[in-house]
Amino acid sequence: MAEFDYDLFVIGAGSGGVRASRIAASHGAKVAVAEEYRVGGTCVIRGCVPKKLLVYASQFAEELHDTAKLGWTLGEKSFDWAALRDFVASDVDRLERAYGSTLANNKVEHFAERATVTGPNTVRLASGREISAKYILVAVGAWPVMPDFPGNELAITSNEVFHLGSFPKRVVIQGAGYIALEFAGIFNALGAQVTVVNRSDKILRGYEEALTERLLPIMRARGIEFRFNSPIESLVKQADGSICVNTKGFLPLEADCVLVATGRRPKTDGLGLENAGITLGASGEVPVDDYNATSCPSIYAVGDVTNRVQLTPVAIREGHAFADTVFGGMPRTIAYDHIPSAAFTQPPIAGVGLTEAQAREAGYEVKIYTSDFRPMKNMFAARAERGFYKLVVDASSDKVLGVHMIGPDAPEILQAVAIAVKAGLTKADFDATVALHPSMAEELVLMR
Ligand SMILES: Cc1cc2nc3c(=O)[nH]c(=O)nc-3n(C[C@H](O)[C@H](O)[C@H](O)COP(=O)(O)OP(=O)(O)OC[C@H]3O[C@@H](n4cnc5c(N)ncnc54)[C@H](O)[C@@H]3O)c2cc1C
Ligand SMILES: NC(=O)c1ccc[n+]([C@@H]2O[C@H](COP(=O)([O-])OP(=O)(O)OC[C@H]3O[C@@H](n4cnc5c(N)ncnc54)[C@H](O)[C@@H]3O)[C@@H](O)[C@H]2O)c1
Repeated sequence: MAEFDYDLFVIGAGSGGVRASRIAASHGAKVAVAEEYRVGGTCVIRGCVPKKLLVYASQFAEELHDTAKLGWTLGEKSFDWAALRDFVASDVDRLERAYGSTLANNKVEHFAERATVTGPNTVRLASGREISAKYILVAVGAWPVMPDFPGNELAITSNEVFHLGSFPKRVVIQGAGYIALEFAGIFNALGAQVTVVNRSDKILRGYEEALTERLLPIMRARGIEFRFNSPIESLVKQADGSICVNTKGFLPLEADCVLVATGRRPKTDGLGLENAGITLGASGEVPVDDYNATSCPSIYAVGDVTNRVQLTPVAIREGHAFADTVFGGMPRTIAYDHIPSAAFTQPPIAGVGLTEAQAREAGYEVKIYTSDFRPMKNMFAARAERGFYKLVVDASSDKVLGVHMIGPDAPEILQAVAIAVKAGLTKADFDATVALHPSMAEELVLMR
């Protein structure tokens, strides 16, 4: 009889957990995964994918407006939130089925229930069943943080925002990170009056400041109000059903929807890791080494729960590297130094490598190249918004240390140029590349 029920028991069927399960099974392991909500996890069910669909949908407001200038005559335009919401939900259902099939096709057993850790090699399912495994992978992701203020039960998080019963005319969003600013763009473009309230005066911390300084006035010009150094103090339900939002130092606001987007904390409460001798970090994260190993030799962790970089492609890579290391005989770590990222704001911003400030702090003598241009698309539409690209170059080696951009399609362009930065190409290599004209991306090889 086998010593354990499974070679691998994965807790959480999200980006990291599904990839790890599939690859471990392909290496010949007997694998099971427990998922307490829906297969696919945050990215597929209530994150990147439905968010991106809302971004696409909302951008049509601008595109439809622009068509008139380009000779098109359209009928009367109207927007139906329920139709968009239900379409997005049906696409999420489709993807959930696809992820379920991936597990089944790879012979990964799926338990549709919560699991907790009871020891170094044992888990307990919500149904009470005890299961043993040679290895346990913790891939439980993170959960929205809700700051403590009176009336916070009236606010929603990104978990609920995809399911709103009706389209809110007035939206207050707390936070100025990814989720806050992406949804500010979505609601604004779809016609809501949007106010962003933040505890500091920084937006999208970690991005190149030249980009965020460009983004802020554009968002304001598009009609989004910002209240800085002004976190929510309280929310009060009014007789007409609206919410009175009291923020520090300003007059109260009225809102139909208050979205709080103040970060995501590893979802380890009640997970039982202490039963395996694992001590959580200050933010509830599971501490791991470069190989995703915890202090307990039979337990590993990947993805948001480790609080390294909360991005889907990173969780997927960590899950894959774990499976190759433990079941494929190919010990692998992943590199965290050239992770491209984008905020799908309107316009979007994207970056890879070091910002100017980070490069200087790391001791580089840098050369900076910039391009400040008006995209052709905006020219046609008589929109004043300008794009901005910035290259951070090491003066001594000529290596491009970072590329940062704001403007239409910036994430699409950035993914391609990230290969060049990852490969360690020099500014001279960029200069030697012939421009592709007319495009916005050609600015990358024309900066002198
Ligand atoms: C609104 C939003 C937009 C985002 N947009 C982007 C984006 O554009 N690009 C990007 O790269 N990233 C984006 N992210 C981040 C991305 O979704 C996460 O980094 C990614 O999903 C992390 O993967 P994971 O496997 O660590 O966790 P998750 O995908 O969260 O999976 C964890 C799974 O574990 C399950 N679970 C938790 N506890 C238990 C338990 N005890 N038992 C059983 N199951 C359990 C959960 O239900 C969940 O399904 C976004 C996130 C949000 C919230
Ligand atoms: N496009 C993308 O790749 C994308 C999109 C959405 C989310 N994500 C991932 O999900 C994570 C979570 O997103 P997020 O927007 O919630 O977090 P975030 O870390 O991007 O932003 C958090 C914001 O909340 C503010 N804040 C934090 N604590 C607060 C408090 N107690 N009171 C008031 N304000 C507070 C911060 O100042 C910041 O502006 C991101 O860090 C990112 O890794 C990525």
